[in-house]
Amino acid sequence: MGSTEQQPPETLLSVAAKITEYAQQLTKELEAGKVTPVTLEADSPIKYESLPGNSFFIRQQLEDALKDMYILSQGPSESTFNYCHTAVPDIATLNVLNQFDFWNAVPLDGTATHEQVAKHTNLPVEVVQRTLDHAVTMRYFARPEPTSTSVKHTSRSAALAKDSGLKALVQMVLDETSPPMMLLPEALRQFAVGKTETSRSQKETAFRLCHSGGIWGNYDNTWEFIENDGEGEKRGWRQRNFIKFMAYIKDLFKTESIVLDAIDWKAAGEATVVDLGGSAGHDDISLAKAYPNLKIVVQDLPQVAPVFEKEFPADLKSRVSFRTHNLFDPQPISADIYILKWILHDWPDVESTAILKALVPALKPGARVVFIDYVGKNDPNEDASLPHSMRAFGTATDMRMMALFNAKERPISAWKDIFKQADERYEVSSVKADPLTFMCVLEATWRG
Ligand SMILES: C[S@@+](CC[C@H](N)C(=O)[O-])C[C@H]1O[C@@H](n2cnc3c(N)ncnc32)[C@H](O)[C@@H]1O
Repeated sequence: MGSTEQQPPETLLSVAAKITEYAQQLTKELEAGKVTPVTLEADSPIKYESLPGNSFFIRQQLEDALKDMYILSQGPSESTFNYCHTAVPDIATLNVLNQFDFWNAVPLDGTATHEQVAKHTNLPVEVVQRTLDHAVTMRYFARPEPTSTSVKHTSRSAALAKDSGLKALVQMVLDETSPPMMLLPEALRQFAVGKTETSRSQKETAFRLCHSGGIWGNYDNTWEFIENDGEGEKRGWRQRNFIKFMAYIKDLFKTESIVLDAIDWKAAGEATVVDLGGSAGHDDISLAKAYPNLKIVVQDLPQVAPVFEKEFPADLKSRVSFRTHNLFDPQPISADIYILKWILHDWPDVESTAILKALVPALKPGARVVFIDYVGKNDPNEDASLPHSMRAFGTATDMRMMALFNAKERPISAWKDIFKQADERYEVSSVKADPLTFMCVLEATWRG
């Protein structure tokens, strides 16, 4: 139970005091952990190498206070006006900088003129200048002097020049998922108004409205789009980017240990493992290295195959192979363990259960499904005690799932139900969840 004591309303000075307090606490934690500080300059580290002790939580509290300060300093109306005015131009500008690789048009330790950036990006000088004019307001690049017609890097733009994974993330989130999200109100007008139930149909998503012909092509869902967009050699370029994005996310959320600790892999012995929708096998590198007895087959869509063949470590290929397989087709490999990591949260219940049902023909008694996914929504009591900025990780993903797939982020209990709905012979033998990482690991054993 929270305190019933009435808190006085926040003011500019009360929030400023919180900001100072959190900034001091964060500095102390980072210093104690000997973490190199970041700056706004190009030679800054591109991120905090670690967030020791309580620093992650303090950082999120600081973010909440900064957002309150934005509202209090501008007022309720103008903070909304200013947000609406800049939010979409900010997104469009970052997307342009990223798509046309402004990042590598400017040397990390020098400057580049508008003409030099235009040459690198293959865009007209006027477009370059106008894009950079807005970019510097977001602290992507800076002018050496206020009237310069050249730019230098800031820490933010330099991070994108140095880290191709971050670049892949911007591509995926802004270029692939944002356009459908802008059509969410239209999708709700067409498919939700006046209904008591939310549509779960793939034919009634904002994504479908955005991709039902015209320049965005005709695709049922994001996977079809990223797999097939592009002509000739360019085809699959979005999937190739997505593979980089997923590998980056793995490092960002440090999920390697989640996979390695998911079950007792050593006790599994000489097991055959299938990593369903495993992308180009980034999770399987550490798994195969740590457990030399495992034989792993990575399954994913066709455009992923050449990336696996080119990039997967050659010395592990005798034990880790790739096989093109559609999640909805009957599973051809009778394995001991199936990994399903970050797959089902992209799909509504009908498709999620269909994916689990498609495994059934291959399942032998005792076979296990190791399910690792995102718990976008915790128990409401648990969620209420978290900073808004932490809850927003889950709620933002949830809104994205609504727009793209008519899917939704689920609490742990719903994941158990999905297995039950798919087939009563799946016995959920263990569930581990961590509300701070938003990840859950569930093990289901086939009792067929
Ligand atoms: C969110 S990613 C997860 C990748 C990986 N399991 C991980 O945790 O990093 C979802 C993956 O499912 C794959 N996928 C989507 N639809 C599929 C389908 N119908 N059949 C096979 N794979 C599919 C995508 O290509 C993508 O690699």
